Amino acid sequence: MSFTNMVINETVRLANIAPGIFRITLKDVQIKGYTIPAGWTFVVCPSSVHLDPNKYEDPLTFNPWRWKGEELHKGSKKFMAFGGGVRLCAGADLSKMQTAIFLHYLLTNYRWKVTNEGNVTRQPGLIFKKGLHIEISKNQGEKNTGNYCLR
Ligand code: HEM
Repeated sequence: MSFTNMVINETVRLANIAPGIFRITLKDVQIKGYTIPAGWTFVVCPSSVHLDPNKYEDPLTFNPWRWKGEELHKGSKKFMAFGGGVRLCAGADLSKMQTAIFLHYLLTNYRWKVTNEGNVTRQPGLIFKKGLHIEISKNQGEKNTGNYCLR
């Protein structure tokens, strides 16, 4: 299932449901010429990291292959869709498993097409101002061709 996990990581890199991660500084922190005093609450914005062209080549392109050979199950300074460290999302493995099961059934049993893309914006999370309309139909007796096999 390594390719499926690459697809899932790429999906949450581009379309993260958590626009901010909160932390409190335990001591003064110097960063890029600024000081965050001890005891302050601050917000880390994962999308500013996930869409940084210095960290991801062509960051707006959906490219699961960029994860080949990368760590897929821990947070890092360049990937924090599920947070990181001791507060790493407690549901990360569960949500990845649910997503993999959903993708498996969607790809092997259904076909779909986007009928109205609406108005997609980032604020910084992904917002579909007019929704996203998708027409889904069940495979009409087609056998699984293998084109959508999950690996
Ligand atoms: C795609 C789905 C999900 C995403 C992107 C996500 C993302 C996150 C993020 C960014 C955090 C903050 C981590 C940090 O502060 O470093 C978090 C925390 C947490 N998440 Fe999730 N989450 C997801 C699904 C779930 C699910 C399904 C559950 C439970 C069944 C869950 C339970 C939790 C809990 C309990 C925490 C708090 C962990 C702590 O503070 O120690 N999450 N999640």
